Amino acid sequence: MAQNGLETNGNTKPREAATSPYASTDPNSNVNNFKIIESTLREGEQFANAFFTTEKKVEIAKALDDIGVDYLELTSPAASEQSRNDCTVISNLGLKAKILTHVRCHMDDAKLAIDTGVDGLDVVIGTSSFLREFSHGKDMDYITKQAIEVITFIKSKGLEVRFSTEDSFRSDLVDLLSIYKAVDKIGVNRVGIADTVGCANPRQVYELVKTLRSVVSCDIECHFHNDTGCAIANAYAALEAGATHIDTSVLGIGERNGITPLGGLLARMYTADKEYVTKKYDLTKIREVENIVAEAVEVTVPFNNYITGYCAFTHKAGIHAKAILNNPSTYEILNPTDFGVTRYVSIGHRLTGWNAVKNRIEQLDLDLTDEDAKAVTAKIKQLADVRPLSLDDVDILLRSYHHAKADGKHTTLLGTIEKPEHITSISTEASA
Ligand SMILES: CC(=O)SCCNC(=O)CCNC(=O)[C@H](O)C(C)(C)COP(=O)(O)OP(=O)(O)OC[C@H]1O[C@@H](n2cnc3c(N)ncnc32)[C@H](O)[C@@H]1OP(=O)(O)O
Ligand SMILES: O=C(O)CCC(=O)C(=O)O
Ligand SMILES: [Zn+2]
Repeated sequence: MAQNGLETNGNTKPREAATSPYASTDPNSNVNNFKIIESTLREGEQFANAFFTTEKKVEIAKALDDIGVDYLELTSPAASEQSRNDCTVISNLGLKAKILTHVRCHMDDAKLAIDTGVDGLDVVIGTSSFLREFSHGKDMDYITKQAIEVITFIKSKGLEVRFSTEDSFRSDLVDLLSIYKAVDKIGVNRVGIADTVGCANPRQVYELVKTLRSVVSCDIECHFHNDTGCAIANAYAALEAGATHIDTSVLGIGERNGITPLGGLLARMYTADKEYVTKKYDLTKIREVENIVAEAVEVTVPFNNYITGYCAFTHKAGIHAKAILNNPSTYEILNPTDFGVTRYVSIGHRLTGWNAVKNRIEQLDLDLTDEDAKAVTAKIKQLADVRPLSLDDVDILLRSYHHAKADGKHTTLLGTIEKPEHITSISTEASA
């Protein structure tokens, strides 16, 4: 849908210094020191519509690297010949991001992965009773032995290794802590918690990560599915409790309705520590990678998407518009300029106010008073009760009023406009 509002990025008073009132006070908190494991090329490939050619994977990998994500996680080389080849191709691109691939907790998968040239392996195995019974059928003793064997092997090859329990939030806490302790003891680089079915809430996440933080000394990665809408909040709670790495995907694509979206996480973290986020990540590149991925998986970027949704920075109601035009911080926690996007103030509707209309009068450099602005605003509201007006419609009305005022006919002019269609005819007359 096309925007029909005023672009105001360069037209508002300066913002206040961005000191967040929401800074975390938790001693373990990593909200100002975290890493992103970008999994569009692994979890994202599990999205129903995803089919990435090698060329598309390379394009996505480069676009993510340009943003500055810390890691790229790729589909297991065990999945297919092309998947194996893609791991090699992306590992050889010379990107700044470290390249990981995701493997089952199995020696065959680990051996295959090491030969691709990746920097590290993300090893996973289910620990909930559901997965132990219905997926791989192994008990905790077997899983622990297998994990130790696989991790030791990967470390012996000099690669980074993470060990994660799938379905962590439906796993027994004692089982979880025991296996994490065992792998921490043998020098795993990270342990991972995965909310595989999206059942966890932020309090549960906080508690589990805080407990784990007191048990292991290695880094803690977290992976959150969004089935019940908590994926970003859970990621934030995890960082507050001491997690160090968060998994994301572009637009949140993944198995079912996906995981923590990259853009949404960055918006959340910017709010917590703007300096850390803006120095480390190029936020102006989010839109580009979202467009690449949206096109590749044949979806549109949602209207209410974080940062890049078409109305993410559109202000409409008169009360909002007036304040925004005075100081954008009144109704914006994110500065669109930092994300390379544009703010709009929408004025052609029944919720508009004279302050917003006056701002447009100033932009058009028309010689009209506050009383004139109020009179035209009343007319806009009357017309917009029939249908919304485009910015062009509003401009035509303002210019016509301005011309008519020179002839002393402006009051008559407003009286003659009865229906929105007439605005267009005024346009013809005015420009004739
Ligand atoms: C929650 C997640 O998203 S985890 C990541 C999911 N990613 C993928 O599944 C990657 C794509 N997958 C694939 O290409 C295939 O499933 C493969 C190549 C991994 C395995 O294919 P297949 O050998 O045909 O097995 P299939 O997919 O039917 O079943 C999974 C097998 O892995 C075993 N398994 C499942 N999870 C694990 C695990 N974490 N660690 C070790 N083994 C596991 C199962 O027991 C089953 O073994 P089986 O062959 O003895 O029955
Ligand atoms: O490897 C992990 O930590 C997560 C695997 C996964 O995608 C999930 O459990 O949803
Ligand atoms: Zn997942």
